[in-house]
Amino acid sequence: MHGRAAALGAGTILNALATGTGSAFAIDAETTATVELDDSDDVRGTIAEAPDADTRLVERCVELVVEQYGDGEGGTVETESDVPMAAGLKSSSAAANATVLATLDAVGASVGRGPDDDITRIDACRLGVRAAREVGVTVTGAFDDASASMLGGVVVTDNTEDELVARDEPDWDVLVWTPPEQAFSADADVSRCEDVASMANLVAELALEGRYAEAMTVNGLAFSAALDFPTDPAVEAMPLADGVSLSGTGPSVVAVGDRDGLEQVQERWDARDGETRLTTTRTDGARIL
Ligand SMILES: Nc1ncnc2c1ncn2[C@@H]1O[C@H](COP(=O)(O)OP(=O)(O)OP(=O)(O)O)[C@@H](O)[C@H]1O
Ligand SMILES: O=C(O)C1=C[C@@H](O)[C@@H](O)[C@H](O)C1
Repeated sequence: MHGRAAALGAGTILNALATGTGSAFAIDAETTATVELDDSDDVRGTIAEAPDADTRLVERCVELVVEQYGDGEGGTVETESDVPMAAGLKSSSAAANATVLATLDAVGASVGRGPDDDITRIDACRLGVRAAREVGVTVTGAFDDASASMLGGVVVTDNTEDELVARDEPDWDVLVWTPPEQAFSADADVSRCEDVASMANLVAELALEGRYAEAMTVNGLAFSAALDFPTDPAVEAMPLADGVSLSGTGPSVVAVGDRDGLEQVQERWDARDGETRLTTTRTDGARIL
C-alpha cells in the first residue's frame, strides 16, 4: 500500500506564542512524503536531508491515520524537503501534512468536502497538529502554520481551539532570509512572548482588517525583541518592502512586496551569512501526488 503527498512551507504574520491567535501564509516551498504500508508492527521514518533528525512527528502521523482509517498496518515514511528544518518556515507542519495525506492515500481514504469523502483537508490538518502536540515539537499546536500549509493562502486561526478564523488568497512576491542556525519551536521562551501580548493583539486586529503587511512588520519587531533576534534585517527591508517579519520562532526573516523592491532587499540580505531566496505565495495548498 503506497501513498505520496506534498505540503507547503509558510511564513508568519502573527506568532501565536503570545495569545494563541496566529496568522501565516503559504509559500512556494514543498515537503514530499512517501508512505509504504505493510503488515509489520511499527512505523519507521527517514528524513532524506537529515538522517539523524527526529522522525517521531512523521511516524506518529502515520500511526494516527492508520488507527482511524487503516487496519493496524506498520511501514515506512520518507520525507524530502526544500523547507529547511527548524528555520521558522514551518517545516514541521509541512512534514506532518504531507505525511497525513500520503498515509490517507495509502489506506485508500478519500480527502475532500463531498458527502462520500472520508475526511476534509482541514480535519486531516488537525490530525497532524495532534501528532505535533503528542511528540512535543510545538507550543500551541501551530494550527496557524498547519492550516496555511494545508490550504494555501493566508490564514488567521485560534490555536487554542484549532479553528480557522479567516482565510484569504493574496498573490505576493516573498523574500526569505535563512541564517545558518536552527531554532526549534519547542525551545522558544514562551513567557517572553507572552510579555508582548498587547502587540500580538494589535497584529491580530490588523490582520483581520486585511492589513497583512503592516501586521507582519509589527509582529516581527515585537517577537524579534522577545526572542532575542536582530531587528537590523527588518530595518534594512522596511524602505523597500511592504512588510517584513521574523518567521515563526526564527531565525528566518520573510519580506513581502513588489519584485523590484524585494530584489534590492535581497542584495542587502545577501551580505549576511546564510541563504536568501525569492519566491511567491501559494494558494493551492497541499496535495496527494
Ligand atoms: N522534513 C521533515 N521530515 C520529518 N520531520 C520533520 C521535517 N522537518 C521538520 N520535522 C520535524 O519538525 C521538527 C522541527 O519543528 P519546529 O517547529 O522546531 O520547526 P519549524 O516548523 O521549521 O519551525 P517554526 O514553527 O518556527 O516555523 C523536527 O525536529 C522534526 O521532528
Ligand atoms: O509551536 C507553535 O505553536 C508555533 C510556532 C511558530 O511557528 C509560531 O509562528 C506559531 O504561531 C506557533
